[in-house]
Amino acid sequence: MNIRQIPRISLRDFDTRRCQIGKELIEAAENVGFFILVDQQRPSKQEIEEMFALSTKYFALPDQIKARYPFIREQNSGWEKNAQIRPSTGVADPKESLQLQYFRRNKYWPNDLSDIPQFHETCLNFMESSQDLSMKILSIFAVALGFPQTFFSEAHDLSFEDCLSTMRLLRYHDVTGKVSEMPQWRAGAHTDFDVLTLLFQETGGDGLEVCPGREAHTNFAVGDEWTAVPARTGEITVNIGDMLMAWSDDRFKSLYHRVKAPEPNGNLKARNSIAYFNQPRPHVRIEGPTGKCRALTASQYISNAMERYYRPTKGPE
Ligand SMILES: O=C(O)CCC(=O)C(=O)O
Ligand SMILES: [Fe+2]
Repeated sequence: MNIRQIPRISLRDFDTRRCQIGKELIEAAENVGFFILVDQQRPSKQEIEEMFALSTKYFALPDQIKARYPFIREQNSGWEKNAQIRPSTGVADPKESLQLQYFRRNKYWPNDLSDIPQFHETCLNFMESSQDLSMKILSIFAVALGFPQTFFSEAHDLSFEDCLSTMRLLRYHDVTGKVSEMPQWRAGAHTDFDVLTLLFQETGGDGLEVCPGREAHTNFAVGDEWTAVPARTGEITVNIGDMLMAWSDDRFKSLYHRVKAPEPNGNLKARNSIAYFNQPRPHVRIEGPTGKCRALTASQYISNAMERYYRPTKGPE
């Protein structure tokens, strides 16, 4: 078992401690690719708890209601159940998820849920808080890469009608009495194809594992040793995505990660998580300072990734 630790970074007094926090973030991005943030102002623990409570209510709705906004691959938006087949496993993750893009908030969000009238406002506020935190982190990474401090916040400006940043609510099924029939992974191993992911987990929902040691922007994990990332409500697990790995010419690492199914004597109840995927505006060129990785626009990058991640392909021998 790889003993590489996932760094924990406190964001307390961000403005006055910016320099120290920046060092810790850059070291974590370069050497690990995953880190856990604590003591952030936004989204607060209370906001996170409220968002999880709302997500639980949403997934408790009958499937026919959720199916009014089905997942559309070309838009990377909507609700799916048992439909995301990971290339690494070739089987669908036993879960359901809802993807919400900020700019489609009045076009393709379930805003008509009479049992949860606060749905729209709570999701919107949560996305704005997640955006605020993401831009703080990305402003530090921009300077480290030799770009202006506002480089990534301009590329991910939510006020434009085409910014592709997406929130994903996830619910992995309750497996009580069914562990032996279920796949080994709640989410098969994958890297995220975005720039930066904020992942919110809930205490009791362990299972997330990462595979440190990925040294180049390639298709499959180099090593096969996995480190558990504990689930704690209020903390934020952050990972570098493939686009930032390319944008940094492989300096910042986008790691393979997966969610393990519970052991028969573990917590068999449903597991909730929430991801905020930072994805730039479509025309933005992903091109690193040294030109090591082939330049692509965000829209080309995402459509290639959607092809790869939403149909099974053959993994490494
Ligand atoms: O549910 C989790 O903890 C991880 C989800 C994830 O990695 C993803 O949706 O990309
Ligand atoms: Fe992921």
